[in-house]
Amino acid sequence: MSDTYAIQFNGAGKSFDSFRLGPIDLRVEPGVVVAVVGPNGSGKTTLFQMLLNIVQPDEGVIRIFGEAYGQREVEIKRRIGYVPDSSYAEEAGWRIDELVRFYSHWYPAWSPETWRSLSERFELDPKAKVSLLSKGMKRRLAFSMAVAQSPDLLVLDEPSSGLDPFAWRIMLDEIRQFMADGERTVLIATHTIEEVRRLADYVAFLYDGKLLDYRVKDTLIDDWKTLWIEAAFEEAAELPGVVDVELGPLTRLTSDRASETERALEEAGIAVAKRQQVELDEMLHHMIVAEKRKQAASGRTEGELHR
Ligand SMILES: Nc1ncnc2c1ncn2[C@@H]1O[C@H](COP(=O)(O)OP(=O)(O)OP(=O)(O)O)[C@@H](O)[C@H]1O
Repeated sequence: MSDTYAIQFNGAGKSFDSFRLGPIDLRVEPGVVVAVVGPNGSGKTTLFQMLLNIVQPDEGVIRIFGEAYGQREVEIKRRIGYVPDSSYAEEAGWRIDELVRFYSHWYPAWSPETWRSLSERFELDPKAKVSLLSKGMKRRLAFSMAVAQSPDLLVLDEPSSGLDPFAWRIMLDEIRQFMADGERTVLIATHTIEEVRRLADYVAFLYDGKLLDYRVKDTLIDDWKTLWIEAAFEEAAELPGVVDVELGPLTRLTSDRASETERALEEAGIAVAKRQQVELDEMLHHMIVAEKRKQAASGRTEGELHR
């Protein structure tokens, strides 16, 4: 057994009536920020809930810091700071200071200094009633409490949803500070591409319960390129890496293996007039299109087999 990884999903999956997540295979080393991106309903929250053992996988194994849940659930959970996608139970009319007193009791590594600093930065009034806080203030509170736990792993499910731009900047800054000691790990589900760009070391693309890709962000940015060529090159779609072609006065190619595409163009004697980075949301769009095609093709194949 290895505790090299902060997180290991080994073939982990969960089926609901009309949705199946997985099987997911994913290994996350400590000291990195992983952004999990995917459209609504792709399974991000379910993935995180499996990680927290709120939802139990019906296949495969999940290890956190090398350990599987079981007898050690409390010890493992003490090392995880979790900001769920919706606000947690608003404990019977409690004020923030009462909630914090109760909550901090469960976390031996709770840092009063971190809590003080974060609650000040986020302007959380200790006497305010939790149930009366606005959506954004509840997100500020949930985030601050998760970080004040001093966890080794921070799991953030769309933490910026409802945050104003000012609070959003503070959150990004706090995540960077949290990462500063080099050993801590962050998993963040987000629809905000700017967050991925600014924070992530790795990107996990999720669609329809499947992990489509998991890669170092900088590699993705190097691999994916939009290229413009001056020829109306009908066969461009056949070139290695090309996922999309738009013919026009300049032909526009999108490639997920840009260097291979460029090599093939060079061999065909076609010059590249312009290159541009592909945005992460566009990458996801192309991955989804490819996955849908694959699913349609395998549906056809199964249909043919059953005929
Ligand atoms: N307890 C459950 N019972 C049945 N279906 C469920 C349950 N929990 C989640 N699902 C289904 O799993 C699918 C994935 O939901 P999930 O909340 O994980 O997606 P998501 O990627 O987090 O979406 P969003 O971006 O909208 O937050 C949905 O179709 C949802 O209805």
